[in-house]
Amino acid sequence: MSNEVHAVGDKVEPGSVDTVLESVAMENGVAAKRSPVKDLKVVFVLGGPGSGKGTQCAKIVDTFGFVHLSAGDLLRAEINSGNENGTMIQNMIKEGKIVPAEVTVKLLEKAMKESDNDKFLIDGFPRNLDNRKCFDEVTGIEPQFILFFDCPEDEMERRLLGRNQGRVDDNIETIRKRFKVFIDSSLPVVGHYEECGKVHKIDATKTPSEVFESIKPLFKHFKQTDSEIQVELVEAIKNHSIRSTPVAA
Ligand SMILES: Nc1ncnc2c1ncn2[C@@H]1O[C@H](COP(=O)(O)OP(=O)(O)OP(=O)(O)O)[C@@H](O)[C@H]1O
Ligand SMILES: Nc1ccn([C@@H]2O[C@H](COP(=O)(O)O)[C@@H](O)[C@H]2O)c(=O)n1
Repeated sequence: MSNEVHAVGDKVEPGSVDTVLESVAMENGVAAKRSPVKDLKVVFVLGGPGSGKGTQCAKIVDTFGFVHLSAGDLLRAEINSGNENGTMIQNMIKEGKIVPAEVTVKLLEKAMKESDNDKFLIDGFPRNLDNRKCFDEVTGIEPQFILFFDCPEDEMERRLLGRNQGRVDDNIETIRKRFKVFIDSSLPVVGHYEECGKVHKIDATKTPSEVFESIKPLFKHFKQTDSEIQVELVEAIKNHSIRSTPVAA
């Protein structure tokens, strides 16, 4: 995925910087270059089952233009796709166990490659140290920071039992297994990133709006103003013109 070229004809948002770059590039008969994978901005979203990760990711997407990649959702989609790994994934999810890292990282990598965006919220990942290592080896991406939702088990249990989305793992038996996996396997990942000074711990017991208010300041930096987008665009066009100017003989 490194030094990936954004081929003319790839899906781009109308009016986005990509669209304008694309037309400049097309006029000059070249394909616009995309950032290498290491330039992608990734925020890992962690927290116990039911702590509210998905709920807050939806709000961050709306306000700050990130793409939400839920590792759990990608795995569930894989079950429904009829892929050869489907049965194995389904059994692991029913048991609250963690799917082998190569499977999940491959799905995340594919989703990032297929996106035109460069900002990703990766929710429910890395779930264990193996997830973290595999992601690092495959993508080389170092996360910007880790958003960690802190919530007591009794509150998470209440939320999961009331979720009502027909998930095979939202039953008391699997919920208890998921809590144990969270403590044994996921908290060490949080510990790793704490040592790197990258964890922002959020009190997830408040209302969804209150929780969102407490995380907003962390993302302000990612919201480009119109004038910042314009400056970036002018720079990109200038750089492109310089590169395209033929050297006088
Ligand atoms: N702050 C909150 N207060 C009360 N209920 C909440 C809050 N945030 C989310 N919920 C509700 O709790 C349930 C679980 O939330 P959500 O799906 O966002 O959690 P999650 O951390 O993504 O869970 P999982 O890891 O199992 O996917 C949902 O029914 C959601 O509406
Ligand atoms: N990195 C991951 C993420 C999830 N799983 C499996 O999916 C289940 C549901 O995950 P949610 O994030 O949607 O709660 C989880 O219990 C695991 O079985 C995984 O293996 N690896």
